[in-house]
Amino acid sequence: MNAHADPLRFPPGFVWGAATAAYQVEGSPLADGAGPSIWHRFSHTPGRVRDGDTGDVACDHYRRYPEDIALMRSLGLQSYRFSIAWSRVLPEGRGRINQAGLDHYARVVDALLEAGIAPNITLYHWDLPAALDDRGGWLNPDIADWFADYATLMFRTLGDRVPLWSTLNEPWVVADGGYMHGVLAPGHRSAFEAAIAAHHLLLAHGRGVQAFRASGARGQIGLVVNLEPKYPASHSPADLAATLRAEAYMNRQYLDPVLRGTHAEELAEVFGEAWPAPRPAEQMAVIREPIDWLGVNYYTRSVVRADESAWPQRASAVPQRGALHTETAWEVYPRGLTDTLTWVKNRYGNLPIYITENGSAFFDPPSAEVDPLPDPLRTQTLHKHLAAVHAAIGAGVDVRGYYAWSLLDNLEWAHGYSKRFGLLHVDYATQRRTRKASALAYAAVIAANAL
Ligand SMILES: OC[C@H]1NNC[C@@H](O)[C@@H]1O
Ligand SMILES: [Ca+2]
Repeated sequence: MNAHADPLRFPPGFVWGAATAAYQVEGSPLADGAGPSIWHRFSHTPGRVRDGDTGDVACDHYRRYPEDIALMRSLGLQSYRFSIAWSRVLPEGRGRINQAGLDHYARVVDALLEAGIAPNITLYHWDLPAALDDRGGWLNPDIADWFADYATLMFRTLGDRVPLWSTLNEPWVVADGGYMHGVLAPGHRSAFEAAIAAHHLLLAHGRGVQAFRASGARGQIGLVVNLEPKYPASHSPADLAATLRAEAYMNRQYLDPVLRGTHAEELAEVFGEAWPAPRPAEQMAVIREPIDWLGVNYYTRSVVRADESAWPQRASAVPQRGALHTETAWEVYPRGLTDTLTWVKNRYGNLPIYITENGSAFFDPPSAEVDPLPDPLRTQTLHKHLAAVHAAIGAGVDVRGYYAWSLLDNLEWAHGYSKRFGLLHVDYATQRRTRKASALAYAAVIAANAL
């Protein structure tokens, strides 16, 4: 930032981290007794993932995590958010325990603690055990029990020394991508299934929180949601109504039940006949089990207009030509992060928030010829979003920390390896890691706890 401006200081103890997810970085999907996940199946299904890419190797993080932890330490990272691959520890998702899987994650946690880096574990980041999908997966009401049993196993194994946990990563994406539009595993296209999956995701979340409380595990548990603020394209009644539907569908569908015990009324409009009768009160009570913190993943905003052809919410985004966009075609709009954080505080109260993901994909070459690798657009985008977090804190939002997405370039789901979000460049041909300029810029912010 401008060296002459007063530095933007972050609160003492603000947690600076970076994030990944198992299927996107680990590789070795079936090693040491692990069972296949739905993403192993999906990525090996022709046509589902760009360029035929799979997570078979990815960043080889399953084996290279010691080197990656050393790199985290060199950047001064204070926390590392990563996910457990459920089917490594329970190959069939339930029943038989794979000790080698548990041992792997215990080694990762202990290596992080040894390096002075606080683990922040996501229990579910989309890689459902394939054996559970065979039993209906998120469509089977038993999944709340299966998830609670898996969560209990992890709390018993690591609950004595992991300070931060979350149940689910982005339940909206799981239901919308996996069941509504079918672009993510398990690739279904049904509004009826999406509504069922959404409810079971919420139930599993609540049962996971209850399991955490019952396990006596230390630390704090939360839920991680993606939030994308919706701005009306005009003040016409049609655009305003469409904006409310879009906001209800993406931003309130999970937070309202978890934090208020109610469902956004626009959802009946969005799902139509697929929206089931009101849920049993005892299930809504489970969903509302209090959480200790909220994880917010922020990437972009959307400007919304009514669009009768856009299914299911009958609203579509108006392209913001002239604005900087990332490789994933997301408008760079830092102000939306400030607006989102103040929206959460105003609507749900001032519960502790971690920005559990924020980052940007811009083009980087397949191999890095220099160290650090210049990435000016990612660096400026990082700075702008950190300033946006600072503004939210200044407005009274209780933001406790920030995790850059991502530590490493990795498998961007159906985009394959074509989108690079990493602070660290990965040359997939050699597995060489190279710091990008944004990594050094981030390290400087961490060292100063200021922008
Ligand atoms: O699209 C970037 C990220 N968004 N949140 C979930 C992560 O798994 C994605 O890679
Ligand atoms: Ca493929």
